[in-house]
Amino acid sequence: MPWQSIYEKNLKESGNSMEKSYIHTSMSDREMGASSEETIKVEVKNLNLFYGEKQALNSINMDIYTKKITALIGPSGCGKSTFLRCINRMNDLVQNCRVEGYIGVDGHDIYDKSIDVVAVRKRVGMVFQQPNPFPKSIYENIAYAPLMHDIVKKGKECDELVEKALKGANLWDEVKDKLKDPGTALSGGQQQRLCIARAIAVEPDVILMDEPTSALDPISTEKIENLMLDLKKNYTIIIVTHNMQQAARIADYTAFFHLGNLIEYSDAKTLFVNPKEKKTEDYITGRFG
Ligand SMILES: Nc1ncnc2c1ncn2[C@@H]1O[C@H](COP(=O)(O)OP(=O)(O)OP(=O)(O)O)[C@@H](O)[C@H]1O
Repeated sequence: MPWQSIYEKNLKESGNSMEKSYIHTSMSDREMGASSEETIKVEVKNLNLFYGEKQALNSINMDIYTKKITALIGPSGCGKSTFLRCINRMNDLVQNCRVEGYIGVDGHDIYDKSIDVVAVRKRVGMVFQQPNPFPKSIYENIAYAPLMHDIVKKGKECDELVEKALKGANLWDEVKDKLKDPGTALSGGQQQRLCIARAIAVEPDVILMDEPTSALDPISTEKIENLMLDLKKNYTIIIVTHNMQQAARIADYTAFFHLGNLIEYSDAKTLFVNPKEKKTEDYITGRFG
C-alpha cells in the first residue's frame, strides 16, 4: 500500500513497547508538572529553523505528551506557526526554509531521509485557521484521502468510515441527511468540524491546529473546544492560539514563545497561575503582545 513507508512499518513493529519505552521519569519532566505516567509523543531537540538568512526558531527543545492538548502561545511573529508546521514538515513547502535538529514522533525522526513525507502528514494531521473544505461533497471531503491511501474500499466500508469520522467530529447529526451537499455550503463552524473530520478520517496520532477558532463565532468556538476535549481521548493535539482564555480552558500544557525562543513550557495551570519567567508573566498579564 502506498502509504506504508519505512516510518509506518517501524511504528507498527514498535507497537506498544515503543510507547512503554517512552514513559519518562526525568527530573525536568516532573519539574514541569508532567506525571511519571505520561508518555512522549513528539520529541523536539535543538530545533533551529531559518527562512533564508533569517533565523525564526532558536534551539527549541520540547517533549509533547501523548493524548494531551498542548497550546503554543506568544506574540505575533514569535514562531508559533513555524514551529507547528515543523511537526508535519509543512515547512518543506516553503522556499528557502531550512530546518536543523531533531523531531521524533514515537521515537522516529521525521526528518530522516528514509521517511516518506506523505506518511508523516498522515500520522500528523493539520487543521488550519480558515476552514478549507475541498470543493466537493461533504462525503467526498472525508472519503477522498482514505480512498487515495487505500485505507478503505468504496462502498459500505467507506460509508462506515465517513460516518465514524463525522461522528468523531460531532458533525454527523447535522449533516447525515445531506452528505451529497457541497462541504462549502456548511456554516464556518461546521466547515471547521468537517476539516477536523477529514483530519481524523486517516487515523492520525497527532492533530496540529493553527488558530482553529479564530475565524469562528463564540458558539462555534465552544463546540470546537468541546470537540478538542473529546478528541484528546484518542489523539495528541497541539494548538496555536492567540486566545489565552482558550489555552487556559482546554490546554494540559502550554508553551510560551518569544522572538523564536521557547521561553517557558509547563503544565498550563503553572504557566498561567505561577509563571517562572518574567517575560511569560508580562505576556499573560497583557504587558506586551
Ligand atoms: N514563509 C516565510 N518566509 C519568510 N519569513 C517567514 C515566513 N513565514 C514566517 N516568517 C517569519 O518568521 C517569523 C515567525 O513567523 P510565524 O508565522 O511562525 O509567527 P507566529 O508566532 O505564528 O505569528 P502569528 O501569531 O502572527 O501568526 C516571523 O518573523 C515571520 O515574519
